[in-house]
Amino acid sequence: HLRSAQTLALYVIVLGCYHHHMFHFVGKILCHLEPCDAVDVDQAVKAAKLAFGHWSKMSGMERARIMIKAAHIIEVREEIAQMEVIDNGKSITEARLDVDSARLCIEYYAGLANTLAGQHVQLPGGSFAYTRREPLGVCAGIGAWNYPFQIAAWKSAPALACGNSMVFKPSPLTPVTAVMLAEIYAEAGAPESLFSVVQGGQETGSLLCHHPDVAKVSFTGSVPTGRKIMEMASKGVKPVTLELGGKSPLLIFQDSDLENAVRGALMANFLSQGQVCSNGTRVFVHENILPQFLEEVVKRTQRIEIGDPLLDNTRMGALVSQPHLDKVLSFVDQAKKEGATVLCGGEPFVPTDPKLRGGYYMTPCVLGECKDEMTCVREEIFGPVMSVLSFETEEEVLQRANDTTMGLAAGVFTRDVKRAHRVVENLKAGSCFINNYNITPVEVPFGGFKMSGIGRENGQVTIEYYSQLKTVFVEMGDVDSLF
Ligand SMILES: NC(=O)C1=CN([C@@H]2O[C@H](COP(=O)(O)OP(=O)(O)OC[C@H]3O[C@@H](n4cnc5c(N)ncnc54)[C@H](O)[C@@H]3O)[C@@H](O)[C@H]2O)C=CC1
Ligand SMILES: C[N+](C)(C)CCCC(=O)O
Repeated sequence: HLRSAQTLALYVIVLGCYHHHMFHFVGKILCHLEPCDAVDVDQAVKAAKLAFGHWSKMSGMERARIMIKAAHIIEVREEIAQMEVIDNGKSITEARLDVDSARLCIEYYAGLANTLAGQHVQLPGGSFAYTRREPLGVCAGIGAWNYPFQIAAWKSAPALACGNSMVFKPSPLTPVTAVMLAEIYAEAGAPESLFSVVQGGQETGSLLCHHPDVAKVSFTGSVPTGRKIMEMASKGVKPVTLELGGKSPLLIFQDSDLENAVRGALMANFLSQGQVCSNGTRVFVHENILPQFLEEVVKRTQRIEIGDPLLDNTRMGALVSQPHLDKVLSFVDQAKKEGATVLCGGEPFVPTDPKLRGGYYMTPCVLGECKDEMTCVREEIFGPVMSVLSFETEEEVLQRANDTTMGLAAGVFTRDVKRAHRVVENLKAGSCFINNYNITPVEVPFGGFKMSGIGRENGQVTIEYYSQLKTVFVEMGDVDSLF
């Protein structure tokens, strides 16, 4: 891990007061980081402003060329996935998929950078108007710890494609791989500080949001922090993109292909140790197929390989921190107290390998006999805990599925094509899946309804969230003055 040590040495200014950054899956300190203060943040934003000057004057074709180069570098750099595992605790198999999604996202927006254009509108008397799609300036990105590299790419790719620069603050729990992305953009030929990283927690984050030269804030994380980000941005009337939490429903009808429904439920709950915003944690199963569903889903959950996340066979690594593990386990205890049945898992897990003993592992959990008012059904647990509920009718399950303040994602399993589309039309969620769950191809928009967020990431529409329109009126005749 020499390379990452060098990376950190380059980007971290050590001033004396350390933040211990943990090596999550073995519970040891990985490195020491210094939170950036007002002077550091100002320096980063000023440098990004300078980079914006050059970058925004380049053509889309020129920007695309550099982005494609960055995508190619990502493709061959296995150490990004390894570092993500060490930093976050997720399995190497998943980390590779995350890095690949980052690569695809940069490739996709490189393609769109070539296509950015305005409109020409003919007006009376030979006059006309045209629109220009212009970048916003320096954008701030603030990331969560569950998809550190992927989030940095999902935010920077559309921002850079539009001609913006970005100062990115990763979560202090997973600060490393965003720095690798900064190195990669630089290596690909981006102007200096086009994408740079500031380290720190909420103080550093709020310095970024308040900085007068920051034109926009794109945030991924929890609802309470999202609300604060919006408040801070409102002081400068800055636009925000918010990708917040969820308590998403997954509806499994009697006529579904049970094998695929079970696979979908596992994908909806156990990726990244269950620490996924879009997870379908409220699994509503039609009462007639509930016993078969539970038998199969429990069998598969018990078979999930937990352990050293750097091994290819491992499917579940460590949670992000001891306090977070404790919080997830306390949700399981609370569920038991409220009358849910633990059908499997929900216990701390001690791997046999002695070197992993200090890591934050638990067995994935399926909760049966859940009721709508239970804490496990109402609150975002952000861990490997699936709550299973039973339902009778389509109308009833839709009403219960929508009875939440969140609306990030939702899924439906059924073989009835009319039912699938009717149900999706009535689900109040921004990202819906029919007969699958938790796939996020970068070509399609992703984001939430209600308190799950504002704006979208990925897809063509995101160009609109990282650019602004300028309208230019051109008079070809004389000024028809009223005075
Ligand atoms: N929806 C999602 O994707 C995520 C949801 N969560 C939920 O949030 C819980 C807490 O996790 P955290 O990492 O503490 O999430 P958080 O929402 O507090 O932090 C996310 C990012 O915002 C930054 N931040 C925090 N307070 C800030 C402020 N006042 N101004 C500017 N930036 C600020 C953090 O340093 C981090 O980079 C989790 O247990 C989970 O339930 C966490 C991460 C991702
Ligand atoms: C890739 N996926 C769908 C598992 C998660 C992406 C959203 C997130 O950042 O949690």
